[in-house]
Amino acid sequence: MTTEPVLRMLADELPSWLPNQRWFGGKDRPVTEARPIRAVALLAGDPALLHVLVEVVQDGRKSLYQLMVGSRHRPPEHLAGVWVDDDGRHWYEATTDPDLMAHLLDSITSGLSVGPIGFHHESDVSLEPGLRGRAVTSEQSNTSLIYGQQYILKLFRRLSAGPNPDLRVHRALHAVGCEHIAQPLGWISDDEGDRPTLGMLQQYMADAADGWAMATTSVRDLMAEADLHADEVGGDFAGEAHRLGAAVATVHADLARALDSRPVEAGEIDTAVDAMHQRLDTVLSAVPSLAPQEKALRSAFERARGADGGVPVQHVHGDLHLGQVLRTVNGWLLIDFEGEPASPPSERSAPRSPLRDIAGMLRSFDYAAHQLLVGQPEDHQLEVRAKEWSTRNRGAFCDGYAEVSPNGDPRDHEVLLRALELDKAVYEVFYEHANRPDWVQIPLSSIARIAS
Ligand SMILES: Nc1ncnc2c1ncn2[C@@H]1O[C@H](COP(=O)(O)OP(=O)(O)O)[C@@H](O)[C@H]1O
Ligand SMILES: O=P(O)(O)O[C@H]1O[C@H](CO)[C@@H](O[C@H]2O[C@H](CO)[C@@H](O)[C@H](O)[C@H]2O)[C@H](O)[C@H]1O
Repeated sequence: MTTEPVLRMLADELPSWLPNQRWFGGKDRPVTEARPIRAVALLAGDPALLHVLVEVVQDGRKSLYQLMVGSRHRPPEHLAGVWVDDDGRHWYEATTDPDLMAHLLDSITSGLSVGPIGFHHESDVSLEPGLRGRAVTSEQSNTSLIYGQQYILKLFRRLSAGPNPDLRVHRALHAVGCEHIAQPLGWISDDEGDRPTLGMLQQYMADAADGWAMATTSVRDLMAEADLHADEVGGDFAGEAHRLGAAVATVHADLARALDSRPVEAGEIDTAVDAMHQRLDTVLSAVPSLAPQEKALRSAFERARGADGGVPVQHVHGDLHLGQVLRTVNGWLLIDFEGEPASPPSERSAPRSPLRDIAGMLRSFDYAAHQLLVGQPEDHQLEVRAKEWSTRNRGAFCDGYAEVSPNGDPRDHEVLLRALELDKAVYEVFYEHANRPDWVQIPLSSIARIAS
C-alpha cells in the first residue's frame, strides 16, 4: 500500500488537529510543524491500519508522537468524515475503532513483526486472541485500550528514546513478586531510530475503582452534608487512605529490592534544591500568576538545603497521585510508573527520594478535596470541610505508610517533605496550564495556602 498521499494529507491536517487531543502534551505552545515522518501499514486493504510517527516542532524543539490511523471506504457513521482523501476514502484516529484495535492484540498474541515494529508477549504468558479493543475514556496522557475483561494495552503517545520506564519497572517489580501491580503481559517495540517502546499490555483489573474516583466521591458526600465532619459521613475515605499508605510503602520496598537503593550522597540535596529553583524559573516565565508566591516558594526550597537528607534514595514511582492507584477486591495497586510526562527520561530513572512519591500523594488528597470548589462562588463552610477532608486523609495515608516502611514516618522529614510538596505543586501549575487551564487555580491556591 502506498502511504505517501496519506502522509501528505495528514501533514496538512495535523497542526490544527493535534493540539485538540487530550493526550497532546504541548498545549501551552503553538505547533510550528507537525510532520508525519513514517507510516507502517499494519493492515493493508479495507479496512487499513497505519502506524504513523509524527515529528512535532514547538519553539524550535522537536518531539515524537505516535498515531494509529484507520481507514475504510465506507466507515460506520461515528468514524466518517474526519479526513477524506481525493479517492473518497475516510481516514480517522484508529483507537476509536475496536475492530482495528483487535489487530494489535492479535499481533501481540502471535508475536508478529511488521517492518520495524515488533509485537511481543512475556514467554510464560499465553493470550486470548480475537478480542475487540475499546478506548478508555478517562483523562489520559496516553491512550489505553481494554480487551474484554482481560487485558489493557497502553499506547504511549509522546515517545521517548529506549525502553519505556513504565514497562521496565513493571517487569522488574513482577520479577520480585510485587503484589501491588497489574501483571505485565507484553509490549510493542519500534526497532528503528531511538528504539522507543510503543505500547504495553497488562492484566486488566475489571473490578477496580480508581483512587481519584473513590476519593472525590467521598468529598462529594462530605460537601452534601456540609454540617457534618469528615469522620461522620458515610463515604469516609480514611480507612482506604491508611491501606493505600501501607501499599505504597510495600511498593517502595519492592522497588528498592528490584532496582536500586543507596544512602543520600553529599551534595545531593543541594542538587535537588537547585532543580526546584530551576523548575520554578521555567514555570514562572510560563505562568506569571505564580509570581506573588515566588518569595515564599524560594525560601521553603532553601530551608530544605539545610534539612536532614531524609531517607535512602531509590527508584520511585515519580508521578504518584490518586489517579495512579486502583482499588481491587484484594487491595490497592499502583499503575503508570512512567514518571512525570514532561521530565527528561534520564531524570525519571535516576534514584530519588521516596518522599517525592509521598509528596505527590499528599498533593493529590489536597486536589481531591478542592476540585469540586473550582469555578464555584466562595463558600467558607465548604472550604473548611475541604481542608478537614484533606488533613484527615493525608494523616491516615502517612500513618499507613509509617506502619510498613523501614524508613519510618515521612512526617519526620517535615522540611524536605514540604519543599517536595511545593515543588510538585509548581509542576502541577505548569501541567494544568498546558493541559487543563481551568484547573490551574487548584495548585495555585494550594501553594498560597502551604507557602504562607
Ligand atoms: N491494569 C489496569 N486495570 C484496570 N484499569 C486500568 C489498568 N491500568 C490503567 N487503568 C485505567 O486506565 C487509566 C489510564 O491509565 P494510566 O496508566 O494512568 O495512563 P496514562 O499514562 O495515560 O495516564 C487509569 O486511570 C485507570 O483507570
Ligand atoms: O496520570 P499522568 O501520568 O498522565 O499524570 C499527569 O496527569 C495528571 C492528571 O490526569 C496530573 O495529576 C494532577 O491531577 C490529578 C487529578 O486529575 C491529581 O490527583 C494530582 O494530584 C495532580 O498532580 C499529573 O500531575 C500529571 O503528571
